[in-house]
Amino acid sequence: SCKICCDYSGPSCLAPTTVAVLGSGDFSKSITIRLLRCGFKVVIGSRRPKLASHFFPHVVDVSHYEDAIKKSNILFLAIHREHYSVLWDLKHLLAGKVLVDVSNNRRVNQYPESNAEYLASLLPDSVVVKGFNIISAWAMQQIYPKDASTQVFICSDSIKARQLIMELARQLNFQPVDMGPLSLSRYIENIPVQLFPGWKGPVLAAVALSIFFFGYSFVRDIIHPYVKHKQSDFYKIPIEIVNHTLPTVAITLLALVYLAGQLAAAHQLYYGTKYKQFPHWLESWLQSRKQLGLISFFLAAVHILYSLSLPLRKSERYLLLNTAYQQVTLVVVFYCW
Ligand SMILES: NC(=O)C1=CN([C@@H]2O[C@H](COP(=O)(O)OP(=O)(O)OC[C@H]3O[C@@H](n4cnc5c(N)ncnc54)[C@H](OP(=O)(O)O)[C@@H]3O)[C@@H](O)[C@H]2O)C=CC1
Ligand SMILES: [Cu+2]
Repeated sequence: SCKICCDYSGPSCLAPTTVAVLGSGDFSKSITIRLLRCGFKVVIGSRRPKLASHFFPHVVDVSHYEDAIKKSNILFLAIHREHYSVLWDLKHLLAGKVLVDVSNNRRVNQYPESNAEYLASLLPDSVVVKGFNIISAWAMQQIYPKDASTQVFICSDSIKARQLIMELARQLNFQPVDMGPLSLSRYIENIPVQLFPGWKGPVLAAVALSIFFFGYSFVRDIIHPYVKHKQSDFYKIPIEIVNHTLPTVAITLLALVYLAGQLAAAHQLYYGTKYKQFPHWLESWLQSRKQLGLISFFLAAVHILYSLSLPLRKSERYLLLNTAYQQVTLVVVFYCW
């Protein structure tokens, strides 16, 4: 049972509860709409309740922070970390309440400690729960959100509060994911700021392979004929050498995609079990197969474009004509003999 909101247990436990939201910005508006739709009563806390009340439906009670805090035991903090200090003055009112920290940062590891842990240190008598930060204000307003945007990661040092907020999330049609203690909030806060997670390794691999194969073609097709026959083929660099490099890198990356699976199979055969963990490097290699495959596909596509545009080049047309001409003369010479 959850003693925090009411005295009985069961799925309808939270139903008639009042939830307070501190702050009146975008996130506040969105979660208010979601809460109202799911049958909750909402109180908003604002520095200027008169002004803010225009932006909320009439059924919403918009008041000062102090009043909003008094009316509910579950509080969403829809304010930025930089302004958490305003809560310091309300410390006595917030004692024993469940505070849901939904904040995000602009960069990965922007502050030494996570926002939620900072909040917990600021208000040691309150129960801090991290969650809902990866849901955008826009997604919050959708009645039937797409699957990917329904997961909410929740963590807190209080198991009771964690379960309470997970139940609340379920009633708001989200899928709560229990992440354990508050120390994991750092990980949860980093999720929305990570642009293209998992691309660093594959991109580095592609760049390294490109440099290697470009260098190889350069030495083989440009430097070598120049040194040996004093033949200057430098015009080949922008198109032909690049067009040798592209497919070679593409097919090597594709090979890397399959090689990881083979190594994993060999590992399992060697140890005779699939329950032994792969070494760390193999684990991350296996996880980056999708990215490696996509880069490979991209390079192969560029290679096709290059190859198609190759005949447009003057030098290429000259070579083609020359070969045709040589074949004709060869044939003539052959028959005349
Ligand atoms: N917008 C989004 O899509 C998402 C936002 N979040 C998080 O939700 C939180 C709120 O974001 P969002 O609603 O977009 O932000 P906004 O800037 O729209 O709103 C912030 C609110 O904070 C309140 N506030 C309290 N103290 C201050 C102060 N000193 N200076 C300025 N404002 C203050 C204000 O409410 P008032 O004037 O009524 O006091 C203001 O409306 C952030 O931590 C953000 O990371 C998380 C996920 C998604
Ligand atoms: Cu090719």
